[in-house]
Amino acid sequence: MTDLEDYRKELDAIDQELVALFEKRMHISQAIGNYKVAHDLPIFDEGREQRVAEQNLTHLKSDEFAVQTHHFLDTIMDLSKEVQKDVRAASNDYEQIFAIHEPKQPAQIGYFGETGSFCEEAMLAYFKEAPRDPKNYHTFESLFLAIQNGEIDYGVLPVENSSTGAISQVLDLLYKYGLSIVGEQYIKIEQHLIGLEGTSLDQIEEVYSHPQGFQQSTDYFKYHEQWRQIPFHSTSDSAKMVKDSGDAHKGAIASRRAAQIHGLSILAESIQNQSENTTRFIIVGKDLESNPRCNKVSVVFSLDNQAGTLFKLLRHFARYHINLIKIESRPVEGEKWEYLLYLDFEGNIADENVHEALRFIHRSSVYFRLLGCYIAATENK
Ligand SMILES: O=C(O)C(=O)C[C@]1(C(=O)O)C=C[C@@H](O)C=C1
Repeated sequence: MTDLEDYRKELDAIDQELVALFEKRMHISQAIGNYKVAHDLPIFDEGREQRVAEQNLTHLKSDEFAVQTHHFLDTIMDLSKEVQKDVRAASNDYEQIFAIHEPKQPAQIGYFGETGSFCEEAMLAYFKEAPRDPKNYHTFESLFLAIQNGEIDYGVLPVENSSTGAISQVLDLLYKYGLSIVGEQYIKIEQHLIGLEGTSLDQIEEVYSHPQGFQQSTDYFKYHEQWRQIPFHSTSDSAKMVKDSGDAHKGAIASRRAAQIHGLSILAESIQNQSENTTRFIIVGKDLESNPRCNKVSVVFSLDNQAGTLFKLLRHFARYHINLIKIESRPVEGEKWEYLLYLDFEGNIADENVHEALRFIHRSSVYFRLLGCYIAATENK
């Protein structure tokens, strides 16, 4: 027998013991996983992992393989966490995530803002037939509450603007109320400074608008810093308020349509920073709706607060050839430095690769929810 064969025999015997011990360790780790799910504890315990490494390094006869031993223990604990994630995933009813509902017809629609709002425009553009007696709401949250209570079936809200980015309150409310995205619509946004008929710019002392109206028009306001900027419910509510006040010192940032509807004049035209200023609106409903024509998926999830977790997860989008459209992060309420990740990507939940990727995200996340699978809007729709 050669020396090599002797060595290999020795290794075989050691591996046999290692595998038996590894299997035993994984069973215990699985039991810990069940305990953690039952007691709502996080899988990753940094302090415990440090102690495991420290105490085991003291068992070494010399420092020669200290680095490798550390790596070995880390790898074992990574595998142990994988098993615990499977335990956690199995505890959630995975199939429930994909429960699809039929669209509601005829539906009661609601939108954010006063009549003349951009949301009303988005609603009229999205629904093929103009909805009958739509209801309007003056805060994002009151619209979410109305959907939750069944007062309306669908609500139209802004979620992202091309110059100011995500409208984070809407993302937070999607998580808070557990509602679903059933569709989306782009609307080109032109903001105007409007006031009472016959008013001139030098009479203006204060301007009302939704915070988005101000944020999208910061360049214009650089030259009018003496004007008080007063945040109000929506751009269209601001227009109505200016009209109702009858006060020539008040102006509003709103659309041309809002000016016409509320009988106001345009004092300064197209004051938004970006000429191509566009907002993406979402149609929110109570349940998940999807059909084979849907080609965009939105999810929200949170990860264990551990180095490399996000990378390990996003890597799978490349592996499954899924085109990521957008990623947005928001702090978790009440949890310091913990984040929820909102992800949009191309595909349909019935596609094999999307299904696999979602299964993986679900398994790797502490919290996971499929927000919607819907038809991606085109900007010139
Ligand atoms: O002790 C725990 O809490 C475990 O879940 C076990 C274990 C391990 O494999 O040793 C796994 C994950 C934790 O991050 C810490 C340690």
